[in-house]
Amino acid sequence: MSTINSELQNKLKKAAAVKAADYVKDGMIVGLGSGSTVTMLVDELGRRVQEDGLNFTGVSTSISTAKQAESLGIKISDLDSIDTIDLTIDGADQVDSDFNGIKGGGGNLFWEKIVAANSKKLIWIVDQSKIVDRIGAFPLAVDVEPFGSHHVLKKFSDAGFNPVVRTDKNGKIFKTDSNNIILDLHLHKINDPDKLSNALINTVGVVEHGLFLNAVNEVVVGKEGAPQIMINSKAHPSYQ
Ligand SMILES: O=C(CO)[C@H](O)[C@H](O)COP(=O)(O)O
Repeated sequence: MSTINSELQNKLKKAAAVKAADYVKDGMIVGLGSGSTVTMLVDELGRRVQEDGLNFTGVSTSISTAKQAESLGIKISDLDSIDTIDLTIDGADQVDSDFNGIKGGGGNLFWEKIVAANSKKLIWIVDQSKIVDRIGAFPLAVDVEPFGSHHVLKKFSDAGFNPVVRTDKNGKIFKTDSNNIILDLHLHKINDPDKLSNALINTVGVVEHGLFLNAVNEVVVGKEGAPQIMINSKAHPSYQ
């Protein structure tokens, strides 16, 4: 992962977010992801709703995105009230050249995966520092049911996954919007993402994990100069 300063990173995130806003057209049902890059996207979409009369309905992957969108005049619908989502735009923590990604830096991976699994198209918005040869340097978030979670932690430790219970800025155990906990796996590199994905999801107590393998259709990458679009013509998400 190349390192860039946070000012440049935010500029590149914003450029990707503004570019991705062009994908949203009148009448669409649009999945709205979570995280700082999506916050910039929602700001831009809110501006287009208010100034240009853009008319679409959002389905949110988190309580915070829903609140932000509604405060900007974007209509938000419940996932169970709609048939299918035309397009979901979300952030990501790392993406490799096989379009394998890590998500969950903000802890919303479970709802993000549900929304992605019910979308016709998935787009990620990232800055250039997140494009890597091999995923794994970013800690992999695993959403875990609190009941019996000590045993899941032990199993992950025994497997050499270096799990850490995520805490919030006050040092309290972080809780997801579903009231689950997050174990961050410090793996450094992931040699076989499919094998790891199967091992994690087959561990009783694991609700979901942050590996999104070959699931994304397009990645809008904020780069110095102009955003670049990576197209995955062979997307085939394992979770559908
Ligand atoms: O997966 C996510 C939240 O669960 C985010 O989309 C991901 O962490 C990227 O966040 P940011 O845009 O703040 O860098």
